[in-house]
Amino acid sequence: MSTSITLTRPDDWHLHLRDGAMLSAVLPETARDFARAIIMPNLVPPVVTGAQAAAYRDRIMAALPEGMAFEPLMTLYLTEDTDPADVAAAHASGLIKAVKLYPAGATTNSASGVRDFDKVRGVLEKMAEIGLTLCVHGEVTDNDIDIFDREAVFIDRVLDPVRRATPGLRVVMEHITTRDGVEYVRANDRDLGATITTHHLIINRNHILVGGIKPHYYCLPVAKREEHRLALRDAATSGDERFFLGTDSAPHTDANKETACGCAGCFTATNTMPLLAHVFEEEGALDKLEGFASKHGPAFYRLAENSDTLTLVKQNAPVAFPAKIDTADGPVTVFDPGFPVFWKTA
Ligand SMILES: NC(=O)N[C@@H](CC(=O)O)C(=O)O
Ligand SMILES: [Zn+2]
Ligand SMILES: [Zn+2]
Repeated sequence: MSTSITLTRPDDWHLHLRDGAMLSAVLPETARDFARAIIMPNLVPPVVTGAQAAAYRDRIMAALPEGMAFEPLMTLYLTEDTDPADVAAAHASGLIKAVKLYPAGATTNSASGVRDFDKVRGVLEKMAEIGLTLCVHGEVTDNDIDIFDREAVFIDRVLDPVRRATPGLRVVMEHITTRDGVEYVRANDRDLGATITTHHLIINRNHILVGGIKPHYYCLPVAKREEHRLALRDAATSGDERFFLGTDSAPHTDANKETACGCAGCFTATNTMPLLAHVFEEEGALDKLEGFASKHGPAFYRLAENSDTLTLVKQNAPVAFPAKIDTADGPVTVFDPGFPVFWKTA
């Protein structure tokens, strides 16, 4: 006996595709299941200007295998020198769908991010005026703030003041990891949404640390206590339109993960939809998966839903997903949930 569900084809509202050989290797993993994705701009050097975003978009399309359809939704990396007029022009031409805010030093390739929020006030005001979304990596970087508290402190010290100072600014809190993030979104009924990753619905901080350190479960924001994972599951499966899928699939080679100072990021592009089917079924909420993965994101970004579909089928035996994908830079480990998964895409 097999069960199947057919969804409007999903989109990924937070994705790292990188560049060069890594881009070529990971792009098909996303394009197989997803129609579109918000493409994170944290390359080295970052994608700061409209011209750089256009060139990156062309490199992505050139890397797409024949016969695959995929639309990259481009973003600009906000710096203290970003020109509001360049942002407005890139938005008006349809090239970009969002601007990404990285607090300087918060995560992978964020050195060019923002230190002084007063310096980006003009850009944020322009974005509020034209209705362009700000995607936020929501963690403070102060040395005296515990890494497990950095999201909650960011909401109080940075996000809420910035939103109050810029009425009408549309914000997505990216990859929320805490009950505090869920509650902040629920307490605001306009201009605020949040992405939730696949892996933060599955792991808590014990998975990273108990029984030996697991570098492939290390990402930023770092997974928190179990109560927070449960709050994320509740938000994702609630049907609340303000929460939608952003996988934050973030490939790093095994050599860069399995080392004394390992990179942050989980690579989930390959098996995200089967893992989500497992999680939503476990929560008795398979009927909410389409909203989370395929409908709430387009609604927030004011884009049409995809017109084609994706079917997931439940097998009788566990599905064997590849443990790694090969890239010219070396292997990249695929996120292993640590339990058998019976769902696969048709
Ligand atoms: N999530 C991560 O742990 N890493 C991301 C950056 C980010 O999204 O913060 C990356 O680019 O590797
Ligand atoms: Zn981030
Ligand atoms: Zn990310």
